[in-house]
Amino acid sequence: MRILMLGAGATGGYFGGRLLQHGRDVTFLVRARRAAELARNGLVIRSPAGDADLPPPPTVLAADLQAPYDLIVLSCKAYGLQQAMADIAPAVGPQTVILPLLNGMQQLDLLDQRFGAGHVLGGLCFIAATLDGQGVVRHLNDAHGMTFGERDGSTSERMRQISAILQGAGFDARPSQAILQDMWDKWVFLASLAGITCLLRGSIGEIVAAPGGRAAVLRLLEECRAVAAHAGHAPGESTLQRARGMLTGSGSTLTASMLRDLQQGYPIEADHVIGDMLARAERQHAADSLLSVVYAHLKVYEAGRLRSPQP
Ligand SMILES: NC(=O)C1=CN([C@@H]2O[C@H](COP(=O)(O)OP(=O)(O)OC[C@H]3O[C@@H](n4cnc5c(N)ncnc54)[C@H](OP(=O)(O)O)[C@@H]3O)[C@@H](O)[C@H]2O)C=CC1
Ligand SMILES: CC(C)(CO)C(=O)C(=O)O
Repeated sequence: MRILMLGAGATGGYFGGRLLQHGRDVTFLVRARRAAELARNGLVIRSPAGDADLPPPPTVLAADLQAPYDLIVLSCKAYGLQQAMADIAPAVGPQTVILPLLNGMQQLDLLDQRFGAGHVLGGLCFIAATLDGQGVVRHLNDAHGMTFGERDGSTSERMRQISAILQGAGFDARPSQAILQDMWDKWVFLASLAGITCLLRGSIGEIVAAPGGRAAVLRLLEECRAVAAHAGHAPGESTLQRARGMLTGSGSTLTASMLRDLQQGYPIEADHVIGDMLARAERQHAADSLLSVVYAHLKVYEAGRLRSPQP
């Protein structure tokens, strides 16, 4: 199965690297700067699950894409999705399956509009990773899960084939028959985590140790839960319990990738992860929401970025 990994950043570099390490046929669709870096240094992963120093991996630039691939995994940020869709278009043939790993939900609508729903699986990943200034993929915790599935819950022949390729490649690959619910569950958790850690600029442990911190994160979780419930995807009680536990763990060093991006002055997925959740809450007439404060905070950050030099 020919796999095209769009992006060789934190998640794409990690999962694509593990797939390559386990003999899968992976090509990275990258831009010129990252292509040169990979050609020079190879693909380097530093991880508690085992370091990898891979030789220069196969890469392709968008302008050189010709033949279709069987599976295209999208690991760009949401603000890069329009460009990514334009770039992968020559690689999408009649049988091509697209697996987005982005946080949030809107990517599914955009991909459906562009390529047709029949091409698009649901997907998500659980990992804490970052790409450092030297182009090294740094895996920061011990989670490295990827969940994927047909959105109608079926176990299609293509799902069987994709599962066989993704499993046994050095990370936890989990086929799901409830991928939309899984994506909503993750979005509810992530929007709460990213929202509170960016707003209060600390880890979960630091936030719950501060006066009002615990109540604030639980309030945000409740706002996100209500949005999911209204969309017909209320998290189950055990999922909520787990989320509450992770979001209120005393001493927890947990943060979101959005906070890491914000602290480095990078662009963030404010509209996709928080703005979209808030828009849905407002359509339900939710008033005085903490989500609106989080969103305003992130938009102030984005406006400030535009005024000062970009990293
Ligand atoms: N990092 C994490 O811990 C986690 C991230 N996520 C989610 O996964 C998604 C990806 O995040 P992450 O991996 O951190 O992002 P990164 O910014 O680390 O990586 C994205 C990569 O995609 C590349 N890219 C984007 N568009 C294109 C394009 N058109 N052509 C070629 N390359 C492209 C970028 O390259 P360039 O440098 O050239 O722009 C960049 O290297 C996000 O939605 C994020 O929320 C989910 C779970 C955890
Ligand atoms: C939920 C979490 C923390 C881990 O995958 C994440 O998605 C992120 O940091 O963006």
